[in-house]
Amino acid sequence: MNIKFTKMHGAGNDFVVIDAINQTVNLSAEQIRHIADRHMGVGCDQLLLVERPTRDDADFRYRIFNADGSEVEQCGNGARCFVRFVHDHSLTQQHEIRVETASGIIVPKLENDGRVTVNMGAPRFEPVDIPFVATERALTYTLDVAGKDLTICALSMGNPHAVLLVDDVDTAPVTTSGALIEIHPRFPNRVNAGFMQIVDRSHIRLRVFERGAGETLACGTGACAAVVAGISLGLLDQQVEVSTHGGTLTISWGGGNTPVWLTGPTVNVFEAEISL
Ligand SMILES: N[C@H](CCC[C@H](N)C(=O)O)C(=O)O
Repeated sequence: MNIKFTKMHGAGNDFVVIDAINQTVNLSAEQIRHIADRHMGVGCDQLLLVERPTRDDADFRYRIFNADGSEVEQCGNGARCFVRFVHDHSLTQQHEIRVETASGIIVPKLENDGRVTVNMGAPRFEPVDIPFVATERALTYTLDVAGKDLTICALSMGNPHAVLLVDDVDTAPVTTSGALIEIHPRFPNRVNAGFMQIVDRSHIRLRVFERGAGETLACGTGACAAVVAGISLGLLDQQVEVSTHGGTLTISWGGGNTPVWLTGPTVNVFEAEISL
């Protein structure tokens, strides 16, 4: 089976994007892991499938698979690359697109300056929605990680996030504690672990150990979750610049049940075919 794909990235979070409308694509988890492998395959953090919608209120459906082959509910940087992809491949002329994802409809918009802004929907805090094991909803939780009590915020952007405050992301235990938090038993579906350094009320630095992919250069939903956590803790204003190792994302949230807005860059790296 030969599959055409486009390699893209959004602030260094990289994707293999596949048009599954104009080509028949049936990939096993093992084949996805092979494609994502940075030595034996193409290499990516996530693989995105662009499909026809299954609901009348959507223009497209996009499915998201982590490098470990797991299918997930949401991907913020992927949503931006998705919009660039469907425009570049003439799959639509619309600038505002309703996209069906496993966690509901998101509405990305291609701006005139080429950047993409995505309405990522409202954050969810109820433990059952994250999902997270807790007796009740709280602003922060104590998580026992390898015998140390860590304070986290827990929320869902459609996918689960744990957010920790650190003094300096450069020295934060992202790869050690992040890996343990990802598989912590209180997160039955695993979790993305974000390490946030507050620079000032409109600027944070962020590193994310992503569920199913390890540390990435940027995480769109992770940036949304970190800013929502920071605003909820009274530490951030409504619009925040998020500095990641891969670039800068802009997040805004009005609080409560209002949507989180994500804006950032997208880059086409190359087009190719892979034989499976
Ligand atoms: N690793 C995430 C999916 C990709 C999210 C990230 N790449 C983004 O830009 O939001 C998860 O398992 O929920």
